Amino acid sequence: MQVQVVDYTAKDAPERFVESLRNTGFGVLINHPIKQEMVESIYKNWQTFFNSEQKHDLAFDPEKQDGYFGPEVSETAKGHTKKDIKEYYHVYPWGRIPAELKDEILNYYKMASDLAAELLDWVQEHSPADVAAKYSENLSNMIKDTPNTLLRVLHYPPLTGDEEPGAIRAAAHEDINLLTVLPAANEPGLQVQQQDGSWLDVPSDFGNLIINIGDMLQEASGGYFPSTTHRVINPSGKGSDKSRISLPLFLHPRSEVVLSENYTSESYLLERLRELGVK
Ligand SMILES: O=C(O)CCC(=O)C(=O)O
Ligand SMILES: [Fe+2]
Repeated sequence: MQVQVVDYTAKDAPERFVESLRNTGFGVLINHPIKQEMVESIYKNWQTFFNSEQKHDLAFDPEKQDGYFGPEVSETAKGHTKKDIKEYYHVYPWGRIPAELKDEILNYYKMASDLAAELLDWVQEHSPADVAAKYSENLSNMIKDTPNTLLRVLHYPPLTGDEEPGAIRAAAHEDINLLTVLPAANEPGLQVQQQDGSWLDVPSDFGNLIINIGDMLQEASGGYFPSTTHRVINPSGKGSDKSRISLPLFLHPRSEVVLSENYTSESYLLERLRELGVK
């Protein structure tokens, strides 16, 4: 298993990228249009937010799911019993966003969503005919004007030594959505599971853009594109006193989009959120 690092500007980029998604559930882009200075500035500004008490005034809305999720409510991955060691903020353009962070984060949201639409066109174009025949509409159309795409700003705090035994920053899980766009975080730790069960570091050089398949695209493609299990492990040694910030954009279709005979986008999401215990 090899997660390919693909030059976005190369002629054969779409083909190589989609091949990596098909084989591993993951693909990594370099020379992509998301500016690294912007990502770094977001990491810096949201670190300040997570260090402040202001976050508690923006506690998440259980119905709408926007706002701040503290460590005590953060997710327990499907099939696990221990909560992840993380806190995070859910950004939706229609949701509450701290005023001083709003322009920058919404600008990022738009750029990353536009890039994701292009990448979904790559996936569409390189899906075999029998797989493409299963899509109820073009993949990029599924996310057009969607209010459901979620930008999660994640903060994994420095380790204190008081963590619950066995708890890790993000326990093994699959993403629920269609596709995830994730700039490499400011610290290592992201790993993907291979077919034999062993774990492989995702190439996470600063500036890399990591893309992975979520369960909804696995469902819509009849299993052709795998939603691969991944996790974020705890740092050891020097890294353990450092925060880690990451910024996954979870592409979610409009609620009424048909994924398969069994699910719409909305019914699929509801089922999964209930399993996670956040709905
Ligand atoms: O923090 C990361 O690098 C990945 C986070 C992740 O997999 C998730 O939030 O679904
Ligand atoms: Fe994930």
